[in-house]
Amino acid sequence: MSDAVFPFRSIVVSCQAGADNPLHGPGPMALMARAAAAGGAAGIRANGPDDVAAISAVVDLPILGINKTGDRAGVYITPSFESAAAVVRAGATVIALDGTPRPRPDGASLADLVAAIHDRLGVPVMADVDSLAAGRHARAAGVDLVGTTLAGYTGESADGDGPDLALVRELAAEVDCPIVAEGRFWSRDDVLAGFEAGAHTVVVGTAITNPMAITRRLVEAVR
Ligand SMILES: CC(=O)N[C@H](C=O)[C@@H](O)[C@H](O)[C@H](O)COP(=O)(O)O
Repeated sequence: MSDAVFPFRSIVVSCQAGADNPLHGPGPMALMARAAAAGGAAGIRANGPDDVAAISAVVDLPILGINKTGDRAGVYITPSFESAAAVVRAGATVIALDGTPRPRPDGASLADLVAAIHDRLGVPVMADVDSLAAGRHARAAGVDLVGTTLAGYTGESADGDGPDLALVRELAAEVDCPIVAEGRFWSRDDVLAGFEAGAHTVVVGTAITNPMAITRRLVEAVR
């Protein structure tokens, strides 16, 4: 299932804008996705049924759907079967979800959630993880892809300005499925380093689709 999701050494573009962002909403995200597709992206990562529906209507690429809900202190990336089903109904062809061993709000195990998504929705699953231990746990629970999305965003891992290449390297060496490098990839050198570290696919979000954050980063650099 996993090898067919994204081609080897491909770039997926994450098109997401929160409520604080002037680009928030399905219209702007669909335009971002079209621009990414025209630039050669192999897939689009998108959040929530509205954005996923708008993007799947205009872009003919695999859509890595997530559904962020709930408290950012805990599991919030596609925390339940229903949250996954909603984005699949909207057009997602792959689901990404929190693949850490942290408790899900409904108490379901990761293995049961992954099995339900496979059996009832018929799409592959990517685990967003923060550590090698979480990657191993997620793969044992049946996920098809493991990504470094949550590295730097939980108590398990240190925050930083750049990607967690060490985690990409560890996962690529130890976990027997395609590894998706995601989180704080800003430049061509970062992307090349991600593939060098063993990534199958690199997901780039903010550096492509969030001009507010890009501007803020540059403004803060010259303060
Ligand atoms: C931690 C978390 O919730 N990450 C989210 C997951 O979908 C997004 O906010 C990120 O933009 C995405 O992972 C891409 O990463 P970056 O924007 O750094 O290229």
